[in-house]
Amino acid sequence: MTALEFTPTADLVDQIGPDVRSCDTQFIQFGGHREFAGVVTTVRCFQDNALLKSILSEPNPGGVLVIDGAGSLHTALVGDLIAELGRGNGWAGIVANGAIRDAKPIGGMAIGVKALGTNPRKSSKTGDGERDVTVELGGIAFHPGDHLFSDDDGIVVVTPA
Ligand SMILES: O=C([O-])CC(=O)C(=O)O
Repeated sequence: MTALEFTPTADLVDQIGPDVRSCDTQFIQFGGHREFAGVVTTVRCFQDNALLKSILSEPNPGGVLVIDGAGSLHTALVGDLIAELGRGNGWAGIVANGAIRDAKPIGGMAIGVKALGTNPRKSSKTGDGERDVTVELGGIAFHPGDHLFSDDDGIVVVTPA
């Protein structure tokens, strides 16, 4: 898969108009890449990160993993090892509706990482969760295969024609 070309989210809003899918959640930028775009893979998990780790272990050049962690800030879903695993497998970004840890090294990595916050507490590793499901965050749906654009202004999602 060739990487999706980044377009600023404000430009997408101007092009698409009032029906644009712009995420209201105020994610924090943690990754070294503050601008990224890619094809969405989804996972839903709660305070458990074995499933998302296995997904980021798969090569997926230009992919973006959207993690619905139900907004929990109790445990970190992603740390520097998992973020580096994703970067090494070509993923363009990770968006976590939950917490991360190892924020400092992640800030130096060539990957986009957005999350709600941080907690050094580890997640469990049972593998519980679901992948390739539609997740709803910040008032919009994220479907597997959608195109996601992320920058300092927000996140815009487009379903390709
Ligand atoms: O293993 C974990 O739970 C997360 C972590 O610390 C890492 O990715 O470095």
